[in-house]
Amino acid sequence: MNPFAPARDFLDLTLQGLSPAHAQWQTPALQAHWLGHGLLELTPHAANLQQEHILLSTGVHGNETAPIEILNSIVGDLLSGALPLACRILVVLGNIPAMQSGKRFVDYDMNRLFDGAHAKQPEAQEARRAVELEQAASAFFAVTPATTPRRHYDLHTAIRGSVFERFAIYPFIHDRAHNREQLAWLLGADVDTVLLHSKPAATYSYYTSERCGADAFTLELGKARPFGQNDLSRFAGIDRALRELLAGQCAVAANPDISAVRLFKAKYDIVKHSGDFVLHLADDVENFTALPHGMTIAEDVEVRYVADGGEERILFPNPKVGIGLRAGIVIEPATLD
Ligand SMILES: O=C(O)CCC(=O)N[C@@H](CCC(=O)O)C(=O)O
Ligand SMILES: [Zn+2]
Repeated sequence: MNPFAPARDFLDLTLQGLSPAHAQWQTPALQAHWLGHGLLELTPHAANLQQEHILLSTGVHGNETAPIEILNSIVGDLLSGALPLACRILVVLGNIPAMQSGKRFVDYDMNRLFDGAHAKQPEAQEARRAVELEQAASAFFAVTPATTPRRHYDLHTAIRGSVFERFAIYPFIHDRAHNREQLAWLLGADVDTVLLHSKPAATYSYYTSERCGADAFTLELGKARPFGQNDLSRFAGIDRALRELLAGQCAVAANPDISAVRLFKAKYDIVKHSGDFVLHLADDVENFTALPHGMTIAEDVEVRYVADGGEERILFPNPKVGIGLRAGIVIEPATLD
């Protein structure tokens, strides 16, 4: 039984709250398993199976709709047979109530609740969902052989415009080496700017990187807009790269040339400690804007954040976050180890 049809696709049915538990069906190309609300696993029939297990998530923030539309279209094409599948994949639509109400989150920012942080916000509906998404990722990768590459791309769009329109966030990987083939793949997806995180985080990509051994990235693919208001032509690079990857048509050379990647590393987080927090950046200041030496970036009761050295830039400035949360990241240029 294929519960999908052109007018009732994965996203439509999920937004309507229609997720038949444990629905499984076959197409000529693949085995589909609807694991739960917004969770769909697709496995190509053995003859086509290649050595990649890939988690594709989107909608961890409900108002970041362009990648949700793109991933839904890819799923539709995989199920109809228009796009061949060569990898085992898990597709995750993250925060469904937030998608339904067009908001970043309902109770609490879900991308601050992974890797155990959900236990600190037991009342938030996003905490329960973060547990489900952790379990879905862990179960998906639990059957991945140790030598099989594991990838996770968590697809987002940003609140502000950006000097560099598309960028990737590489979670902190402790003593592992950064994966140059992955950076080359990102270049092929028109994602030419990468931020290297410098410490653990409670994000979905940190969780799958650290707990599931995946090459995991948060991808920021443009500016967040409501459903139906996206110019999807601006997302053509990631759409094409994902389709080629899933179809087994992407060949990345060993030791590729990644000199075109613009690299930054996180220097420190600006934290909103109290209701007195003031951000000294206008609403139209874009991500990656340079911070002149000596400028006061933000102030709170007992702390002043002052730019140092002239090479620093600002990422994700947001004075509206909850108290105790990150209200921006100060970043600086980096090179690979
Ligand atoms: O535009 C913004 O201010 C936030 C965009 C966004 O959702 N970014 C992610 C980045 C996650 C990471 O640091 O890996 C987030 O804030 O959760
Ligand atoms: Zn986001």
